[in-house]
Amino acid sequence: MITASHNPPADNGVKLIDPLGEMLESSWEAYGTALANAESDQAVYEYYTQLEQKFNIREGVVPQVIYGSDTRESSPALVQALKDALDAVGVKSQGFGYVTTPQLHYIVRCLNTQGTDHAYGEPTLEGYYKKLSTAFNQLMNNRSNGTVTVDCANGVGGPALRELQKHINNSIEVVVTNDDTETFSKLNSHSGADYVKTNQRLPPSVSAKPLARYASLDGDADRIVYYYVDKNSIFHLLDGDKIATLSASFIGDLVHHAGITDFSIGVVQTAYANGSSTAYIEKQGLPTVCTPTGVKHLHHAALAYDCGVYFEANGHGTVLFSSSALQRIFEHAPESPAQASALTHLKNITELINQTVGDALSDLLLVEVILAHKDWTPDLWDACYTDLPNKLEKAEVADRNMYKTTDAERKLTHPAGLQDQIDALVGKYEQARSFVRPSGTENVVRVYAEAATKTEADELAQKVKALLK
Ligand SMILES: CC(=O)N[C@H]1[C@@H](OP(=O)(O)O)O[C@H](CO)[C@@H](O)[C@@H]1O
Ligand SMILES: [Mg+2]
Repeated sequence: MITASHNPPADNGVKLIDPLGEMLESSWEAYGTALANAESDQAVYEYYTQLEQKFNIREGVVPQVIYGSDTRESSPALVQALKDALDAVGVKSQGFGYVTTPQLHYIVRCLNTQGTDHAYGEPTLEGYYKKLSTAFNQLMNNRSNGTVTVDCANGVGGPALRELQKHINNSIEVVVTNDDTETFSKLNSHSGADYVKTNQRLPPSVSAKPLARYASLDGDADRIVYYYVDKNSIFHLLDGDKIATLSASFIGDLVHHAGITDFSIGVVQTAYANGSSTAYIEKQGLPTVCTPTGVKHLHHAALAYDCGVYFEANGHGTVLFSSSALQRIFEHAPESPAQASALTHLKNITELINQTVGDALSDLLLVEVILAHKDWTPDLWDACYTDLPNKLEKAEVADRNMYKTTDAERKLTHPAGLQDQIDALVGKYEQARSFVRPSGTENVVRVYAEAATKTEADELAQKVKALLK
């Protein structure tokens, strides 16, 4: 997948997808890095040949690669370069044009499960829209829930959402905004999930009506956040943590009402999850796990449950059902009409959710279904718990590799002594938490702080940041 997600229009990059449609197995990242950094065509050839030998790649086996891209100006040229490379090494390939990242994950899984007893779906974009919309339409049967306005960050999510719209029934009205993919400079600019989450405010192009629902996708539509303004025009963010808690409690209720017992549901978060969300989940009697930042860690931890719900606070996430859980759900015999109805909903939920990777479009439909079933306006959803005020900062440092963490990145082991200084600062505030970790994607160190009031959270973040100097 040729994309640079939520990053500026001039950037580009690649996301590699594993055969089962999941993220690339981490051990392979090093090979990709080495190939990308090879200094000459000859060096690429030599390293490639070494890898062929290392993995004992048999001659005569024709591998297959599928690819697509987001809407960046540089994407067509990169796609052509990729196509040339695939042709050069004799790989069978197929391009899917402009796609969201999760659509390509979906198609990969479909291709590699075709004809098995866990076939995921039809390996086409049409198959993707059909799978999601069929489940959605059944879940929304006889329900309606007004309007949701979706800011598409002027990325590939816009055309994809317009296509999805054609397949879903009229139970909700989806207003598509920021979907100009022709003006390249508009991508992710003053719009999108990252803008809304980072700035904790509306995109300037949106004038929000009180208590109406709004959502923002990122540039490759694998992230979503919701938000609304209350009666006093105050902005409220409904982030990945809120989506995780909403989904976990809804699925938990369906499992219970369907009469399925001994079914484990767990919620996987990172250190950036708001402390109130973790407390809320634990109060519901559900286990929570904290993993290092990055979806691959969350995805892996979520596999430990019958149903693993994982979201990063910034809106990356999905829900996984283990294959034995799916089997139990689909073989379960309901004992009453009420159980039968909950079971049908649960089956449709497993189809609605893109289980390969976090998918903004699938997550959008999931949230819409849950709010419609609960008959909740966004303020009622928001009222489940109140976020602790927080601040995320980044600091430029000479060498971010000096910063080493432990305890799912919540504590520093190096530079020596720094964690004690952070702890001493945190101790001066109420309900406070703060941690420092090196970014895995940018050449910076991130500082997160949470406290009882916004002023204190901001002040704590500044003081911790000052320690880094
Ligand atoms: C605090 C934060 O939002 N970090 C992001 C960011 O990772 P860093 O390692 O923090 O740069 O990019 C990742 C990839 O998009 C995303 O998974 C993660 O949540
Ligand atoms: Mg993205």
